[in-house]
Amino acid sequence: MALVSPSLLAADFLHLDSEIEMINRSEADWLHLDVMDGVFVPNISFGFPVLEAVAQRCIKPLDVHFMIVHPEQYIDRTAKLGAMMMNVHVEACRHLHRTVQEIHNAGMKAGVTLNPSTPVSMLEDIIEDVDMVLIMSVNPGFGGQDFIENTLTKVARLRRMIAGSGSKALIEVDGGVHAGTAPRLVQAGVDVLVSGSYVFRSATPEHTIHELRELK
Ligand SMILES: O=C(CO)[C@H](O)[C@H](O)COP(=O)(O)O
Ligand SMILES: [Co+2]
Repeated sequence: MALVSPSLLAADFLHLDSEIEMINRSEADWLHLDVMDGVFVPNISFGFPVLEAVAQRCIKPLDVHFMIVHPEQYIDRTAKLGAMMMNVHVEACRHLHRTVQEIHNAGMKAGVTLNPSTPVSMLEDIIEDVDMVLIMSVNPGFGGQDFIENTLTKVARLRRMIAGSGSKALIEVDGGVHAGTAPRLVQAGVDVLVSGSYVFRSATPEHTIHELRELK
């Protein structure tokens, strides 16, 4: 069984209120929020005014995924939202260890995120200090993309790295997670599934979340 963190990126932005009410009623464990700056990734999503409105209404722990340069500049504002998890990209952080420390000092859990082409070995010297590793299974910037199959090899490699260290880091996978890919990810030992389009474009999103959580 894996936790489920639906990605709000695929929600109907004209009806965010009812989308968040759906998440609140559902069995979703967390809510995944994708922040994009048009620099680190070739797309712009939403920023703090939207995050603040969502945080006021959502009762689920917030799992914020920053796809931005200099995420360290936004640690205090993210903590003020009451966010549970702040995910920063390894590729965006010049001083990753310091950023992880600052996220912890601000009272949040620290997630480190890997692009599809970034090897798991980049984490060897920080794995014991992080609460979660977010493996991107698509190139970041857009929802609705096809799952990259090499993700399963990466998950297995990361599982071995975690087992061989004192780390208790969770493994989260994000991108192209649906009925065709989620069972294999759960089998491979993924702890948290992020799913955007598959959940929000479903005719019965609450049931879709329930089904993802039931996978063994
Ligand atoms: O970080 C992301 C994109 O960069 C999103 O969380 C991800 O793409 C989820 O969308 P989908 O489930 O539709 O692939
Ligand atoms: Co994401």
